[in-house]
Amino acid sequence: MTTAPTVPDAQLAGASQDRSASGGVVELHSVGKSFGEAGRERVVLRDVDARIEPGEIVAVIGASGSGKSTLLRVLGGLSDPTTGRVTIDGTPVQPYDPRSAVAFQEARLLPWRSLATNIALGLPRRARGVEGRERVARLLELVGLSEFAEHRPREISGGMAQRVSLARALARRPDVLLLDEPFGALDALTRLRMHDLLLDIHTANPCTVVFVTHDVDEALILADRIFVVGTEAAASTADGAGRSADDRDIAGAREGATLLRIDELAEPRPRSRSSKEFLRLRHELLAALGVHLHAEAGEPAGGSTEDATTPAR
Ligand SMILES: Nc1ncnc2c1ncn2[C@@H]1O[C@H](COP(=O)(O)OP(=O)(O)OP(=O)(O)O)[C@@H](O)[C@H]1O
Repeated sequence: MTTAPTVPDAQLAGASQDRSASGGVVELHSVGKSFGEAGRERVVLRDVDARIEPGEIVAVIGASGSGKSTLLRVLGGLSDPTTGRVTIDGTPVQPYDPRSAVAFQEARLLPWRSLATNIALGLPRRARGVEGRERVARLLELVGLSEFAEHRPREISGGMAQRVSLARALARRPDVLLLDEPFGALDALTRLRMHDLLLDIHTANPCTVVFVTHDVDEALILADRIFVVGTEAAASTADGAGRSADDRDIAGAREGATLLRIDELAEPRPRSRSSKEFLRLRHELLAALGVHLHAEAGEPAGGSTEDATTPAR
């Protein structure tokens, strides 16, 4: 495993200059999404309203199955909303919208292609050729993999593969970068390094970032705002009182998930895990997700990261 790359200041400055100052406003207007036949459909999302500012980093958290990935897919134009609409800079998101790029938990690299070629697959058609090769070289440098350009995916670690996946997403210079549990499959140390890399990348390419995570700490460390997705039925009985998990699931499936709360984080990123504000919000967010820790509010609760899908204790 290589160490996390540090992006040179000059590169940061140069890369930021060519970005539009206002691109990447994402707006969700009463977005809903259902699956299944009419009359027997399962409502997954309902009435999601939000505005995400250009250059903002938003984390989406929620219990397993609450609709986080569905929301991200709708934002990226990979799936149409059943109701409502999503716009980027005021115009509707199109299928596989060229203004956004998506990276997933698995790097999804072509095994028989070199890392450089895998990254080049993300280039817009018009940017192939010399310009494209130069952009790939810059991206390899940005993610600290220049010397591995000709390696195949089987010859690199999971963390390195995830860096290639990020570089491929950035190749199209997206206004909006959508990440579905980008670090979920990585070990804790690699994950910490990837946090720093994501912030470096964001400084170099200050696009709007929306990332889904199960890890409340990750959200608190990286995001400007945290969106908590879930059903009101589940939230109102998060402590399990009165209703069984099955009852909550049935009620949730009927009503669909929405934005239960939005938390704004004022301190600069990356945030310290030991700050009072961090610990207070961590406790609150976990409680909103139905995870009740033995430690009192404001006290660290043992492990360094807490999986938001951990069942209530
Ligand atoms: N294409 C589909 N067809 C039918 N149901 C779907 C489809 N995609 C998602 N769902 C359902 O929508 C619900 C939400 O799924 P989604 O993957 O968005 O949740 P999630 O919050 O990202 O879950 P996890 O945290 O476990 O990844 C689930 O019940 C899932 O089964």
